[in-house]
Amino acid sequence: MASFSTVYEAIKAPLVLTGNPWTTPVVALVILTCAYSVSRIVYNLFFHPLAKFPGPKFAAFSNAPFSYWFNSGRQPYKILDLHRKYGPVVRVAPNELSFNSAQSWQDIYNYREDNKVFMKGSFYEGGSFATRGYTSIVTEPNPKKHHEMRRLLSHSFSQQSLSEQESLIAKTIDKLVLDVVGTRGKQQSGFDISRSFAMMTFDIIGDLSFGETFGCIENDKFHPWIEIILGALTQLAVFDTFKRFPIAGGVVALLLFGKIKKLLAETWQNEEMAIDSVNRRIARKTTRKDLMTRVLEKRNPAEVSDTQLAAHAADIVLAGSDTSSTALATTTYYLLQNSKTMSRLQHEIRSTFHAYDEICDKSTVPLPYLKAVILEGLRLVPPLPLGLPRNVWKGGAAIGGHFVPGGTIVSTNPLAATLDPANFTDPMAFKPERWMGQANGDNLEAAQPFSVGPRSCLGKTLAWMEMRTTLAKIIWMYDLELVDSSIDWHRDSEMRTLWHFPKLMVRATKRAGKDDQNGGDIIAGHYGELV
Ligand code: HEM
Repeated sequence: MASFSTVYEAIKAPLVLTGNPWTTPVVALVILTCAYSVSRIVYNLFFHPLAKFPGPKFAAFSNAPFSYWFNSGRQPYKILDLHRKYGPVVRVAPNELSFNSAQSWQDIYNYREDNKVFMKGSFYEGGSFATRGYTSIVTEPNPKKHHEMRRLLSHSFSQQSLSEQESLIAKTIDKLVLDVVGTRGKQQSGFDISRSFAMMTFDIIGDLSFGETFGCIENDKFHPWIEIILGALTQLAVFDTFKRFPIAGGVVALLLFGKIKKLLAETWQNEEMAIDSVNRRIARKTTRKDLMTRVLEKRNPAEVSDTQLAAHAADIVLAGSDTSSTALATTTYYLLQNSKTMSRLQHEIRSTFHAYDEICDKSTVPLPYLKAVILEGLRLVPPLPLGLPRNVWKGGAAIGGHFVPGGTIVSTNPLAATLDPANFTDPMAFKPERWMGQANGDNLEAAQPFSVGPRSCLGKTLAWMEMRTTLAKIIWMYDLELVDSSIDWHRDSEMRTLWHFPKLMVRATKRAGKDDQNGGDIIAGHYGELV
């Protein structure tokens, strides 16, 4: 085997010829770097505490594959492939394990012994308001502080509080259903209903959190605030790569200094707008019921500042918009590709309601097929496609039947859990019946689109309200048709922190007898104003 001195002489020879006085330190540095790299590779592959876990060899000794997958836009599918190949636990990076079993959801995200829970880690650092020294309900890592935040905000998300907010929510849903679908759906070329769902959910959550709608539906345009915040979010894969490769990341950050400075300036400006909106909402003495109503009643301003409320509001807007619209778009796509399922849902909705006005949160709760259809949409495309990382505490813990050492970063990958044949039979098929007692061989607990435990979705009830009532209203009122049936939702979608879908162009025809000329049984109140 070559000794250190042989290697040293071999590298030095060409440099000596140049008479360069730096020869010795340069050669020594090259040798030391190579030796360090080789020893890291050997350690990661054979001696690392995670060495026993299966996975691709390259991913076991380098973060490069993980970063490549994350930046490629197809990361959830890659992780799914890995789970299909290696089983329910895969080493996806030197210090990271991905799981995809029902048990792993509980073990990673729920309370464990002594009411302890794995903490969110560095992945959540640097979110909005971080440069001002604030965390939010979404980003706060400390379980005690998070508990306090969640306790305060939960008042706004209770069933009773949401019932009080329903008229505000319904107003925006009706604008989409009656105005946008009703007019633009008539066009021969159709319209992108997925984009309209996104505009609707942004308008709803802006209205509830900031006290002002973003006016996306009215202007048929995303508000600049949304474009900036979504733009920053899509860069998450790049920032994650910087963290994994700090030296190379530092160099790239220097090269991209101008771009990063612009992004930071835009983020700062967005935060200012959030603060201004929240301040205006606080100053307004109003009986209006929105997400701020209960929070303002319950908070102690000495403990929870106005800026802290703005930090929460900004992250709630992010958490509560793209997710619900993804679920609506996915469910609509699969309904339009599966005529039998669509017919059954149409029958359930159209035979239950005699007038559009009857459709609301409460009246849609008892519809079993509607619920099953939405659950199946959430299974096929979990709206948050990332495996949400948690840090295993010192001393280690069992996850999905495997002992995992302390300090490991773990996650359950939502898409790899729901599309793996190990958990669902015929996983790529749209079968709402599996949620209605016909789960032949399906492990329904493996689908947890809202996550579980103390950091699970706070807006779940609101999301269900939006999803049920929007779908029921559209299907009650229109027959929909897919303009371009060649799109494939999974093949053509990318994950850029959130989903990027192909255009979902649809035509909508008002059902016979369900317009103002024929029958007039649509709505007593607001229809006239909108059309
Ligand atoms: C179908 C729609 C939705 C899905 C699938 C969904 C999914 C999720 C998931 C998986 C998490 C956990 C995130 C993590 O661990 O980092 C989460 C957290 C959260 N979601 Fe949702 N969400 C949806 C809609 C909403 C809506 C409409 C709102 C509010 C308006 C909302 C507000 C939140 C908040 C505040 C958190 C942070 C909770 C905490 O850490 O205590 N979500 N959501």
